[in-house]
Amino acid sequence: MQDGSGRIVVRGLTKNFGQVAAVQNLSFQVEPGSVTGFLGPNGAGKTTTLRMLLGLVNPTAGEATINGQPFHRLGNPGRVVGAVLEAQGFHPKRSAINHLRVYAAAMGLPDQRAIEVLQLVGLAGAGMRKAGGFSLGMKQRLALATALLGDPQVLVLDEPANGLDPEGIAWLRTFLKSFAATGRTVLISSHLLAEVEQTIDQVVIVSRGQTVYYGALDELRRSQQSRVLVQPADAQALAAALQEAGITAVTPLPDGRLAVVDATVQQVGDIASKAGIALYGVQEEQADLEQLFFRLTSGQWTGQQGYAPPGFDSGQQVSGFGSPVPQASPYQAGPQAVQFPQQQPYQQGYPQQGYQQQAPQYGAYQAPVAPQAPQYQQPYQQQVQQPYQQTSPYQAPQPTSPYQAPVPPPAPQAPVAPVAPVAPPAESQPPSALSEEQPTQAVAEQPKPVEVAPAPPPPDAQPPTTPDTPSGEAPGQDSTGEGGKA
Ligand SMILES: Nc1ncnc2c1ncn2[C@@H]1O[C@H](COP(=O)(O)OP(=O)(O)OP(=O)(O)O)[C@@H](O)[C@H]1O
Repeated sequence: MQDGSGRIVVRGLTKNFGQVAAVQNLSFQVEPGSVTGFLGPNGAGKTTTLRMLLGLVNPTAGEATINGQPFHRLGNPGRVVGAVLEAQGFHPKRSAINHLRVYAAAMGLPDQRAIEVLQLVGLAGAGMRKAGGFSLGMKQRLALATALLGDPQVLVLDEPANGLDPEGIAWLRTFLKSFAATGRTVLISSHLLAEVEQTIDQVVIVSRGQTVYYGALDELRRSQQSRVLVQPADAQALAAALQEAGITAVTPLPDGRLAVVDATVQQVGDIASKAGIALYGVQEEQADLEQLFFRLTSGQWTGQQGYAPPGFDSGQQVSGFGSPVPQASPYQAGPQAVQFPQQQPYQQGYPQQGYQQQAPQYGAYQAPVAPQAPQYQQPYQQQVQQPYQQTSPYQAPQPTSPYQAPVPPPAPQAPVAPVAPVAPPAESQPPSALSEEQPTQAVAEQPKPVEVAPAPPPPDAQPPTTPDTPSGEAPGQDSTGEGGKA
């Protein structure tokens, strides 16, 4: 029984491909009403996790649920989840509008819905063009349009900003925020924090298949305090003076400076002056979120956690501290960075504070911003702006009942209903292309979302009158769900 919450819950999710531990005991929760970034470097296990969430790969252990149910138990998945794992595989000779009509028909939706979603993503002016001639950014928009067909409660997008120009990224950001502001759930993956930093509220950071941070992005930001870097004539004397004044978070740096947390430039200057210690330079350094992300995901963070700082006087180097870190930033406590024994190392408090096992809080969520009309091309802009603002279901938040199905649900035994963009037309889907544990019949009734697969030869240029039968795997991927990404 679905709980209707729109919540995604991942618990102890693990996937091994032979010797490759792609995902290891991953746990996190994605709440409705916010945009959650699923971040990690290449090969971190993001896509594998999303594929497990969408029922395309069977977990080795653990589970992933949407509305309290695994994907294959969602009654009408296309109405619950819209997903884009890859903006590929559109029939090259089929027009964008006909592509959408095929999927709309498969989901039991009227043709009008195809027009609406084209407008939503700013492709109204390109509806008659063949998808094969689309740029990567246009394909991203078309894939998103397909995902939106069923007016889903949950949107799952794998690297959605790929191929989008800066304007497209800005548009996507606004769109996703407004979508989430209606009380829906958005989970987007990326390997670049900077790419999604302004879009997301919550963040799940994975590295080597494991969660390294899970919580509010603001919390992560706050964990990276600014600090004062000071070059004293006598570092030890200044450290002692600071300590006497109650400022204990002081870290000596390899270049002889001290890094001081929880103090202003003025405080440090005053204390030095009172103690008669000359200063040759004082500056405040702001935290760098991107750098923190790099450290978290490059695995050096785990190396630092067990760090027992040597005594300041000894100047000892710690062996086995972790791989060398770039010297560019003094934030990075590499092997040379020693700590006063009784003091708190600069970053040590972070993992305990920042890593949140419980569901994040969403109180700070901002009111929705009406999406700007896509600026994709001049013709699109003109044609899209008006209908978009009038017809978008994502403009006004509806906290009490956010999910408004745009059309009556299809008959229970409709032979289709793929999760929008990931279910290719029937003619491209062999019955074997199903998930590992679903018998053919069961999957036909509860189709699996898959990456948009390269479509087969076009049946015709007109929208089909009979819904396609979707299946679960794109060509080139094995039917056991073990296939990698195309
Ligand atoms: N079908 C497969 N067979 C074997 N190994 C696989 C398969 N699919 C994924 N992997 C491996 O699992 C690990 C995680 O891959 P995954 O594609 O989930 O990472 P990702 O975080 O999405 O990376 P990217 O950002 O590059 O898309 C990688 O080491 C990858 O090689």
